[in-house]
Parts: sequence; C-alpha cells; structure tokens
Amino acid sequence: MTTEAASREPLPATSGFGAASQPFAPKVGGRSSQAALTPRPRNGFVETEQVRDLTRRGLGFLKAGYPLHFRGPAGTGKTTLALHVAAQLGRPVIVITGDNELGTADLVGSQRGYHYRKVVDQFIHNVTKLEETANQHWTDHRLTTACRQGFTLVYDEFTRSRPETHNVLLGVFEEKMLFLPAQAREECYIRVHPEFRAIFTSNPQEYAGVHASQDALADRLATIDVDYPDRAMELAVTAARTGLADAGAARIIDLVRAFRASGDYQQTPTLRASLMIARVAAQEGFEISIDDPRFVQLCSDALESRIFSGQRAEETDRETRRAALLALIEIHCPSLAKPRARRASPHPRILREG
Ligand SMILES: Nc1ncnc2c1ncn2[C@@H]1O[C@H](COP(=O)(O)OP(=O)(O)OP(=O)(O)O)[C@@H](O)[C@H]1O
Repeated sequence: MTTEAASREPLPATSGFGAASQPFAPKVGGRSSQAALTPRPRNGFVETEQVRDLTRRGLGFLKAGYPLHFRGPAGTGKTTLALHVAAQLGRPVIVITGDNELGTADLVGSQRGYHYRKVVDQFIHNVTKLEETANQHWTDHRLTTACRQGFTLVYDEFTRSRPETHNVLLGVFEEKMLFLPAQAREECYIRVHPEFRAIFTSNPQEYAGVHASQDALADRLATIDVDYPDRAMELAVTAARTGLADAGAARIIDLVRAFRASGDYQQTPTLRASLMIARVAAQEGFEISIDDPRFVQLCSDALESRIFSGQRAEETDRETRRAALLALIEIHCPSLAKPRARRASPHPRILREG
C-alpha cells in the first residue's frame, strides 16, 4: 500500500490490514491515481475520549480553513490521528513524509520524460525531409495535485525536510495561490481549490534529524500538542491491535508506563514498546507473568535496549538497571499462580469460634 504512515510499523496478523480493510486505498484513474488515497475506516482503530477530543479540536481549525499541525514525541499517535482526522473530511488524501532530501520540485512538480515527434516528409519522391522534436513535459507532484483537486494533504514529520523546501507553502496558506516554477511554462500559478486542506505532524525540535520550522510557516499552522496516550487509550489500543485479553494487556502497559515514569532510559518507551511485547507474547502464547522466563526475556529484549540506547556501559551499571527493570516486571506482572491454600482445619468451626 502507498500510505507511508500505515506501513511504518508491522501490522498484526489479526488486524486484517488487507486490501478490503486498509485505511487508505489508492484511488484508481485520473492524473492523481498514483498519489491519492481514499480513506476508509481502519480495523483496530481505537477512539477514546482523548482521540475524540483531539479530532474535534483539529477539525475545528480545518473547517475554518487553517492548516493543522499535530506536534508531539515519537509514538504518541500523531500520524494515526492525522490520517483519522483527514478521513473525517471525506476527501481523497495525499500523504508526504518529510525527508532531508525532499526539495520544492518533489512537492510541486517538475519536467519529466520526453515527448518525441518525428515527421518524415517525402512530398517530393527524391527528397526526404526529416523533422525530429523532443519536448519535456510538466508533471504535477503531490502538493500541486492536492491544491488543484482540493484533496487533503497529510505531511507526516514535515520538520525532517529542510525549511526552505516549505517556502512554497507560505503562499498556499496565505494567498491561496501555489506559485509554479518557470518550467511549468503555461501556468505561473494555480488557485488553491477551496476544499484543499493540510495536516502536518512533527516531533519537537529536540529530536534528532529534524529541522526548526520557519517562523513564517509555524505562524500559519494551528498547532495542537499531542502527549503520550492516557492509560485507557494505551490499554484499548494494545488489546485491539494485538488480540491479547484485557488483563494481560493491562499488565504489559502498566509495566511499560512504570518504566517510562522511572525516567531510567535513554530512549523513551512508548506505546510501540507495549504493542511489541503484547504482540509477540500473544503470538507465542507466553504467560504474562514473572513466572514465564520467555516473557521476562521478551520484556528485557524490548525494554533493556532503551536503557543504554547503544552506549557502552559499565557491567555494574548494567546489572543495577537490569535489576530495576526486573523489579518492575515483578510488580506489574506478578505470578498468576494462586497462593497455596492453607491446609483445611479438621475443626473449622471450633477454630473460628475459638
Ligand atoms: N487511536 C489508535 N488506534 C489504534 N492504534 C493506534 C492509535 N493511535 C496510535 N496507534 C498505534 O500506536 C503506534 C504509534 O502511533 P503513530 O505511528 O501514529 O505515532 P507517531 O506519534 O506518529 O509516532 P512517530 O513520531 O514515531 O512517527 C502505531 O502502532 C499506531 O498504529
């Protein structure tokens, strides 16, 4: 599927992310057939009060004509939310993913390929006139297609692109005009379709590999900060996306949330870590408890790597942190075995009365 956002994470076999249930299916036919996706409801999408609230606030800005921007740390659900909000607008969606190599031409369009014309003229039988011409032709890229057709543009992780790439957006949002480069020949600009809308997502600037957004662009965006999902949301998403029973999912998300709250890591454990543990545990049939060494190993593999994030560490330091993680597993995923029943007294009544 062409939705970058949806292909970012392996999807569970149980989510049924096949052609019939994928959230965005390629639109067939027309000049935009390569880029536009038609939103459809997604299997396993969880709509909690938190999601409804963010969606309602986001739609308010979009309906008033403002470009919307969801900003938040990794794994807070920004992309999923952006695609969900885009789907509410009921228009075809075009997705772009920010990249340092992305240039204005990648957004707007460029001269592509050659159109050859060869004329062989033998009007006089012993004279051959040969005329060959080769013209490049202009191809709209995603931003231009969205502006022309009134589609919804989802620009995921836009601060990964260099700020100058976005100069062209200033006119789109202010003057509602998209200025085209000289190669476009016949057209200097296009008027932005009244139904065109844009939704951006980004990580805050302290994240690696991102650029600061230009003030002029940031000033035009309606920015909503997205925080880590609340417990109810994490639980609902983990259960819905992995097929794990609520009780098991709750143990895992409480473990990951406690680890997150400890601050004892270099890479924040997000909802993705809970999904990773839950998915593998469900697939392998592990018991979600400290008693199952395979489950403990899985938690260590998924979480321990976040403590040091590739840095060398003293063995004693590693041992201390490992022990702390094990203690969290013990607290949040305790043994499921029932405490051994006390031997029944032959004279319970006498004992009670005594
Ligand atoms: N409402 C939801 N329903 C179901 N799954 C969700 C929901 N919100 C988030 N998720 C899942 O949580 C994970 C993280 O979400 P997402 O990729 O949208 O986060 P993000 O903030 O865009 O992350 P990043 O900044 O790292 O790209 C994904 O696996 C996504 O499918």
